[in-house]
Amino acid sequence: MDGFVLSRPDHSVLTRGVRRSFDDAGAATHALSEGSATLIVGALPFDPSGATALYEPAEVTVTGSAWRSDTSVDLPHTHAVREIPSPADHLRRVEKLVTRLRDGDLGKVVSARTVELRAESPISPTALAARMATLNPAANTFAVDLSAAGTDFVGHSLVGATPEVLVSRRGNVVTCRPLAGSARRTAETEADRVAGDSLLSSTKNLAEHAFVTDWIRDVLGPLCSELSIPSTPELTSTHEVWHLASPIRGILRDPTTALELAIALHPTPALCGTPTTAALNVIRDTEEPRRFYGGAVGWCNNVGDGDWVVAIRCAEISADGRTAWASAGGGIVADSDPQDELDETTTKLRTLLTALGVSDTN
Ligand SMILES: C=C(O[C@@H]1C=C(C(=O)O)C=C[C@H]1O)C(=O)O
Repeated sequence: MDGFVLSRPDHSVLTRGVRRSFDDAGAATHALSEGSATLIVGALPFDPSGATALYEPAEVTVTGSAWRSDTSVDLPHTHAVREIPSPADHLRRVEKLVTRLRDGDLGKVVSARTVELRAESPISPTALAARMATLNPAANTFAVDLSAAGTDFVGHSLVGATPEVLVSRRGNVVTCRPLAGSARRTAETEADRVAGDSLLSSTKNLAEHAFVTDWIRDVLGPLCSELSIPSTPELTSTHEVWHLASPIRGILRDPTTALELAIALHPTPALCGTPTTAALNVIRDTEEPRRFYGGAVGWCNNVGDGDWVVAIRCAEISADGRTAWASAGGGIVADSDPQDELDETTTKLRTLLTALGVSDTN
């Protein structure tokens, strides 16, 4: 795809064309600080050792409202062809993780799985993003070309509608809104409310969430003169799931840019685990590479302001547009129930599958 879309409920950043691309976040940060680029957009991979897909765009449009696509392209008939790993294997993997977590050397590890989809004709990343923006108006919808990350990614794109904001910076104000702790929503209003209320009082989910706020405190604390992190999270929801969310706000001591903040915060325990390096190693050893799923998508300008959202509820689309890989995961702790965790990934996958008209795979 040509261009980049990040549509948030109250503004959007759209770009076309590429002046320069960066497979390394340090080079992009340098281009901003030396003044040779005025804006960087793109994606950071899940694994911080991987190549980035960052760009200095040729043309930029910023709007004061969510993006509304002016083209209407139909999405092709699409169906699931493969699950990586199979649901049974994911279940076994989570069971093993729970045993390991009970041994106590790790606090939390996020475990994810992928559904491979085949389309009858090419999926247009922009059309899919437009559909996702319409279906999920409260989410942050994105579409980003991954070509800059190297030969494995040429022509691939990442499209999704995420409820999670990694970090935003406006002047010296930094905000984050991590999510961790989830419960499936139901169609029946009273049962749905009960599901939300019990999430809010679930010791297991509150512990899962606290790993994330503790990490953000550790990273942002030294960079901020003031930092406000609520002592208990609030409830938020997508169509499919309830989540625990923490609105965090800080005042930066020094002019750290939004891109630098994103690099420092990523990967949070919402997508990786605790302790970070040990959890990352478990994910490297047990999963297929996540590529850009679980990474971050966003923009940063030469003043240092920007937004980076967490790349979840998304799919990578192949260069020919006929294959898509949708991924979803969930935080595993010592008292996680493996079947509930598998069901949670199935529920989270629905954000992407519904947009492509694919029904549940299990
Ligand atoms: C990993 C995903 O979601 C993350 C994990 C969550 C959890 O474990 O409860 C909640 C929101 C996200 O931070 C995903 O959607 O794929």
